[in-house]
Amino acid sequence: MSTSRRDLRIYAVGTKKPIIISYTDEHLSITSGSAIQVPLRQVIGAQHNGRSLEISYIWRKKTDPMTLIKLVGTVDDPDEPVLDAWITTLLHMAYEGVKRGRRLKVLINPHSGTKKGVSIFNKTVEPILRAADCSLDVIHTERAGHAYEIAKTMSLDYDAIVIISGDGLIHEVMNGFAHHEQPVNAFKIPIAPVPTGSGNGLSLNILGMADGFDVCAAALNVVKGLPMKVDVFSFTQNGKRTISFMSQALGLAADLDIGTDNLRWMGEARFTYGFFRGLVQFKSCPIELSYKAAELDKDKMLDSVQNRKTKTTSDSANDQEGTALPALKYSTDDEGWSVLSEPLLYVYAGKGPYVGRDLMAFPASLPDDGLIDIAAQLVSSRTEVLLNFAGAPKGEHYWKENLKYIKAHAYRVKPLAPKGAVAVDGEVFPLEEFQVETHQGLATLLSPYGHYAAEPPPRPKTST
Ligand SMILES: Nc1ncnc2c1ncn2[C@@H]1O[C@H](COP(=O)(O)OP(=O)(O)OP(=O)(O)O)[C@@H](O)[C@H]1O
Repeated sequence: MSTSRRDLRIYAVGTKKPIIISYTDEHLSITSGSAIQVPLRQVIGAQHNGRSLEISYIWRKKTDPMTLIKLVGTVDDPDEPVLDAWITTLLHMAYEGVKRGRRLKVLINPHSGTKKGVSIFNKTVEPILRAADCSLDVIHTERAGHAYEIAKTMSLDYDAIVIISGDGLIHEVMNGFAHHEQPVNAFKIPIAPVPTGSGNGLSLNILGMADGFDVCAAALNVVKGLPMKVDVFSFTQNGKRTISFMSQALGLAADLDIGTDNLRWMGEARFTYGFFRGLVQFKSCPIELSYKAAELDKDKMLDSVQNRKTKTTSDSANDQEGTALPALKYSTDDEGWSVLSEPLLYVYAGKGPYVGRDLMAFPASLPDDGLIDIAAQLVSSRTEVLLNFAGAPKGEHYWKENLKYIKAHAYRVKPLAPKGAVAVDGEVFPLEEFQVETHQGLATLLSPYGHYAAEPPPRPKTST
């Protein structure tokens, strides 16, 4: 397509060489000697003051992290109506299908990860949100539980809630929404994580391995991401219902989280420490696991993941009706439960492929299939478990015979020994009888893709 009517010539301060700027339906082109093409999705702002033009965009040089660029220059032969129209059309195209200037609630946890959340927000995230004309209502969380209280009582007229923290704060926000006076409407507010925690599983699931720890990519998602419905779980223990959005871990898998809380300064390494500590102890996981099966065939499950990637929304993800939190469906002793009888080393159940960079725990997970993925490691040797974890960052252990992988509507755990713990989204609960069931499409995330970004592991040529 012709771009001539859209060409502008500007001069950066102190230079005589012109920069030619133009755009097509897909790119903003900037030419000054060499040329770069910025995808319009990465263009977030443009303004002029009659003579000077400023364009803000997110740019990545080769494999570097993304960064905010502000291109500023004096326009050659300025004509105000032409400049107005040029900017209006550029922004219209750059924000196609997305509201410009989102109204955002921003929660910053100064305590998460390596405690850099506040400076990352000030230096990197806020300039991007401001350049995109977002209006911000920023709160620094003051204690554990603060985000829960905020989410429980917040007004619902925000376009998104931005979480500058790790997965723990997202767990709090989801539980706050569950106790909001309008829980279903609260869950319609999209959640957008900015990864400043240790594991940052949700950010990895939304943005993928390459961008999951990139705070600029996350800020761009805040500005341009589209709402994606996602299932959440009710974890019910002793009559108390807790919302879980990511995982429930028992046995060796729980060791990753439990007792490593005081090691947040280590960043992600605390999970590796937790894993090796668990491997040294090598305790079995004495539980009875029963489940309402939906799918047991690993090949079929990964076919569904590939099919889902061709769509930006699910056929089955229905918008929640009503205002009350969905009732529990499986609270009575109904039929159709299967029991896993083999001895187990760990059980990890959840939603979203990654729980951290070291572990793609649920390669077959879909955001909105209304099911929970259960990975149950049968008791085997230390060496086999160690080998399984060697391929875990890419989810290769999925294909191991000694890993049972079940898609279920619900599951139950009965402990067979008095001691132990279960980690729910990383928070510690006692190992007492519990049940988990799914609520299809109850919560909302912002996503660049409309599906999880992870690439599931291909079936190995030789079976293991
Ligand atoms: N001001 C604060 N002081 C102490 N703790 C806080 C404060 N604000 C929030 N918290 C608590 O910090 C905990 C850790 O936060 P979060 O889980 O987001 O980070 P993380 O554990 O480093 O990352 P991840 O969960 O991704 O591994 C949360 O459980 C939250 O309750």
